[in-house]
Order: sequence, then structure tokens, then C-alpha cells
Amino acid sequence: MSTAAPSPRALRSDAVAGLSGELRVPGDKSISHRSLMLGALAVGETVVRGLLEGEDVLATAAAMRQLGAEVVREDHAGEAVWRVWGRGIGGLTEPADVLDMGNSGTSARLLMGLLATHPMTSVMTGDASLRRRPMKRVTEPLSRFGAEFWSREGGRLPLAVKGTGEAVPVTYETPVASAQVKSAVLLAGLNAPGETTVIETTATRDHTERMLGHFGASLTVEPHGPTGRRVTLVGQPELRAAPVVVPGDPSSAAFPVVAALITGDSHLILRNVGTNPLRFGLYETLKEMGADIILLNERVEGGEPVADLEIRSTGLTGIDVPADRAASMIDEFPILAVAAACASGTTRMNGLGELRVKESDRLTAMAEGLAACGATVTVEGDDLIVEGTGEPPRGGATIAVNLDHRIAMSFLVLGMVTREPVAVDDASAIDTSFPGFARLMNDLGARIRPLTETAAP
Ligand SMILES: O=C(O)C1=C[C@@H](OP(=O)(O)O)[C@@H](O)[C@H](O)C1
Ligand SMILES: C=C(OP(=O)(O)O)C(=O)O
Repeated sequence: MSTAAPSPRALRSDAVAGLSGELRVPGDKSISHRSLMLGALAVGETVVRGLLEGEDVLATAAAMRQLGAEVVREDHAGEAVWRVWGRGIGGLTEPADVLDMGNSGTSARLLMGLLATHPMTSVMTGDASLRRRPMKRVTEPLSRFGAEFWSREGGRLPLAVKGTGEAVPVTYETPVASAQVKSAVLLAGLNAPGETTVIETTATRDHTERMLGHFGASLTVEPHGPTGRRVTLVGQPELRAAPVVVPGDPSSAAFPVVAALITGDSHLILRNVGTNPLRFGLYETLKEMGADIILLNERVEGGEPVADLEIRSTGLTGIDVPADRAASMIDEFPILAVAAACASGTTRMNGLGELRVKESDRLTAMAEGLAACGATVTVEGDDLIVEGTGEPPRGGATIAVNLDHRIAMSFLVLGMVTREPVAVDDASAIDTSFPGFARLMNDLGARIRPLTETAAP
């Protein structure tokens, strides 16, 4: 492993015997973004509990303030409570400065939906990762409402949007399975008269639909083909402020869950994790691989299903993950690839094209990073194939994170079982979705520490 002048943001993870304890992961990122956006459009005061205070969500909070909403954080005996006083549909005001969405694709794309049907001009940018990501997938349908966009080549940020005050409603069939595209169109449709319809051939996470209903919008969701949905929203509703309780993020829970499954003698209980079926593909997949995962206290809170998860370490067996499951676990493939590298037999993950346009090219990052750690991995088209030997790979590499939180966390989990430690060159991106990750994992028994600290604890 190279230790030449490591950055203070570089972390290493060393092998541990097992993880144990009880934990809560931070709030769901998707639901947190939406609570702030819908709160800013509702009339009255929306109180949000359990909001994810990660950088991505804080970027959304800052943007909603720039657009005229009042967004306040209060500390209630150690519990953060967020209050949003909304402007009403169509009531957002022109931002005086550039909207900086940082590393967050969800903030950028959903907000573009809101901006598209407000008669004002806004400019949006983001960090080096977000400025590489494709935005035409949203600007194209949003132009159909009457909005105008000026962007860099290929529809990249920075981008200017001139919203329309005379929107026409739109019927749009999404060409990629993307909840961000669906949500951008629905949010634009909020300030268009008549009905806006989004058709998706594969159902994606439905937090926008659930929360729109919770805030009093009228919408219908019907099946479309074998795996799709047709969502129709009646425009210009009066959104009423509504309390939101954000469940723990299943995408964040995935890291301690896989860590417990692959390390020797582990037993974890994760409290209050969202179990929305359109987010739960990883857990279904791990169970098919033989994982010992038990759902306890299944309940519905704030319109979303939640449960406590009990996890015990288990030997995993490779399987084929069908392409039509990809949308329900799209952010979980990096950590599934780590699980697959520790399993017996071949895991084939099909239909991962969308991974190429996340915070980094996750298909390449996982293939190259796992290979550098000694695993046998191939990419065939959009499929990732990992050959598990039943033993963890050797480890002993420093992985370039490229501003991608999930790549950083995945390789730190891998280091918990490899013979040689695994390091990541810059772990700072983890704060976008999982602030306190290293501390929380170490409290359970992990050994994650700055690469600059060379002595074993
Ligand atoms: O709508 C959302 O909150 C999200 C949708 C997904 O993106 P795509 O819509 O690009 O698949 C996911 O990767 C992202 O982390 C959050
Ligand atoms: C893809 C992700 O987020 P976003 O698109 O919001 O940047 C993610 O969190 O893995």
C-alpha cells in the first residue's frame, strides 16, 4: 500500500473480528430533499424530524432559502427539528446569486423542475463531479413546459434556466429509469394547469408521489406494463404544510449491513430503516445470497414503511441479479460488489448502465478498485461480474474516490475483512450522505482511521 505523503482526508480500514451493537443510520436522503422542497411550496409550517444533515441535503436547504422559503434548524434536547415556512405553489422568488448544488444530483435535478415553472431566471452550478453529470435528461422534458435552458456542451452545469409563468402541462415517458427525472417533471407540473403525466417502464422510488399525496396534492398512480407505472398529477393544487418523519436511509444502512454479513462473528440491530419496496432490492438480493437478515417491528411511519433490521454474519453465495431489479437498488451496487467479492461463486449484476453517470463512473470504479484489491472482476457491456472464491480478496490498495461517497464507504467496508488494509485517498465525500460514518462504524468494532496515523490502535 502506498503511504507517500497521504492527504489528511485519506482513511484506511483494517481487518476486524466482527461488528456488534445497535445503531441508527442517518435519515433518508431522498425523503429529506423532498421534505424541504415540498415544505417550501406548501402554505404554513412544515416540521421535519429525522432530516439527513448531510451536505447534499444542506445544499437543498440553502437553495430553498435563496428561493424565498424560511428554513430553520432547532435543537430540541439534542434532537434536530427543521421548520420550513413555504411560499405556496408558484411563490418562489428569483435567487439573487448562483444556486450551488455541491455534489448532489437529486438537488440539482429536482430543483430544476421547480424552477422550470416559476417565471424567473436562475443559475445553477455544482462541484466537479456534478458538473460532469448529464442534465439533458431533465432539461429536455422541462423545456416542454415552456422553460428555457442554457448550459455547457452536453447539457452540463453550470446552467441557466428561465422558467415560464405560463406552463403547459406535459405527458412524458422517461427514457431512463430515473426517479430524479420523474420527480423533476412532477414538480414542474405542480405549477402547470391541468394534468401532468409521467410514464415509467420500470418503477423507480416513489417518495415524490407519496409525499405529494401527504401534502394534499391530487395524483393517481396506475400500473404500466409488467414493471412500470403511470403517474398523473393535477396541477396547481394548494399544498398544505404537513409534518414529516424521515426514516433511516436503507442506502446508508447497506454499509453496516454488508460489513456485518462479511466480517466473522457479527450481530447488529439497525433501528428504524426505511423498507420501501422500491428501495429494497439490495436486501432481497442479499437474502437470495443466503444472508441472515430479519425484519422486526415492521410498521408505517409518515407514509413510508420502516422496520428494525437484525443482521448476523453469514457466508454468501453468488447469484445473478436481474436488470429489472437495478432501479430498486441503484445506489447499492458498489457495496453489493464488495459483498460479491467475499462470496462463494459468481455474482453477475445486470443492467448497470446508469452507474456510469453517478457521482463517478461506479461501474469502472468498482471493477478497477476490486481488481486492485486482488478480486477477479469483469465488465461485459453494462454488466458487472465478480468471481467470489469464498475468501475475501487480499486488499492492500489505495482507492481513488473521485468525489464519490459510496465508493469511499464501500472500500472502507472491504478493508474490514481483507488481509492487508484498504485505504481511500479522500473520504470527505462521505459527508454528503453519511456524516459520522467512520465514527459510527468504529463504535461497532471497525478500525477506520486516518491514513496518516500509522500505528495500530
Ligand atoms: O430521486 C432520488 O432521490 C434519487 C434517485 C436516484 O437517481 P436517478 O434518478 O438518477 O436514478 C439515486 O441514484 C439518487 O441517489 C437519489
Ligand atoms: C447517486 C446519488 O446521489 P445524487 O444523484 O443525488 O448525487 C447517491 O447518493 O448515490
